[in-house]
Amino acid sequence: MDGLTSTATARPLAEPSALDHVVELTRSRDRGLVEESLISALVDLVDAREVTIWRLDPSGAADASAADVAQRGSWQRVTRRLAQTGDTASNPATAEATDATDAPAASRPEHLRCLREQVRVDVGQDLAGLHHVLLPMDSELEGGGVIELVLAQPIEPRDMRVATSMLRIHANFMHLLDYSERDTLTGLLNRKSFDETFLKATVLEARRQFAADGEQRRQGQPRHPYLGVIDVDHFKRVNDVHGHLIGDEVLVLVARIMRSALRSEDRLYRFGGEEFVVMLDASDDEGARAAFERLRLAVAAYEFPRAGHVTVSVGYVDVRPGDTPQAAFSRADTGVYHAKAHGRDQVVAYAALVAAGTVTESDGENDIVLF
Ligand SMILES: Nc1nc2c(ncn2[C@@H]2O[C@H](COP(=O)(O)OP(=O)(O)OP(=O)(O)O)[C@@H](O)[C@H]2O)c(=O)[nH]1
Repeated sequence: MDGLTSTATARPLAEPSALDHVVELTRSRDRGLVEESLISALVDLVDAREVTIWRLDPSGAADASAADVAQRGSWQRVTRRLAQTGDTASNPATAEATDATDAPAASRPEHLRCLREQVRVDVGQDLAGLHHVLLPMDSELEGGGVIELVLAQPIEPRDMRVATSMLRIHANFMHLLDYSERDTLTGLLNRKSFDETFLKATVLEARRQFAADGEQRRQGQPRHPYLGVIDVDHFKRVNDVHGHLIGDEVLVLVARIMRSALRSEDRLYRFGGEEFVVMLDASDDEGARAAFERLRLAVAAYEFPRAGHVTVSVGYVDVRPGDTPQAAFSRADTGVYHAKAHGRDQVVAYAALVAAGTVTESDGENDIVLF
């Protein structure tokens, strides 16, 4: 027994195995952490000098064709890790220190081919003699993209099999996450995943405010989280006149239009029925209003195939440190209530209602006093 114990403790610490990396990859539900685990696995298992995840930002168009994306879209470098330093930069602002974080889509034709055709592309050697290999990430996922491996030697067939297996495990895990976190009709994030994001936003905001007297103020305008509630106007009428199937089609299209009117880092949720929620960062109230107005106008301008024109009412609010999802939602919803009572198809800031004395705040609860 003693012998066994001493053998176990004397064993030298082994390099993490492929199985260890699989365990690590599937440990967290945070997509950023999952991605960092995938990159660590690739750096270790295929001995890559550098691993980068690239994503194609279609640049706004909801129904952009492949040609449009190639013309107007851009490659965004989301996460990158250098093997020598062990440095992971999942924040573009951090990565920017080393070199450009985005590039026009057409400037990287090999990356486009890898993503579109879902095939491995050997780019060849760069000026430093390093080999670049591109592997596709599942294009069905919101996070579909391209992984770029930089290696000192051409990749061995065995390492290639390991890398593609890790990517398949990553894709399967992301599909499982999607299944539990997404609304089945629109494909948007669902209410369940909202609380987690909201909590993160409030913690970050508290830290930001804490640091506001120092470094942050010198670095320019800090951004704050805002929450918007969006409700489709007279949606019951759409169902009554055209039937539920057309009603569903309107919801899917509204989701798509709003998604394309928002920036890629903004989070859009369907809370059920014809109600949607957006979490976004803006430098001030006016910046947030501009984003929500853009979204409202995009829906109002769209000609729906059967239902014609559809509008939305929006209420929004700044998220405060210590806020609960319910409290912030309820304040923004007061804005929606006001918009519905005043003609619909408009954006209402909760702060403006308070400033005008239309609503009062007492102990975090909203009392509507006047309409
Ligand atoms: N087609 C479809 N209809 C839904 C879905 N979920 C909820 N609804 C319907 O959405 C309608 C919402 O109606 P109301 O809450 O009265 O609101 P509204 O008609 O949009 O009126 P306002 O909000 O005052 O502008 C109801 O008829 C619901 O049955 C869904 O997933 N698909």
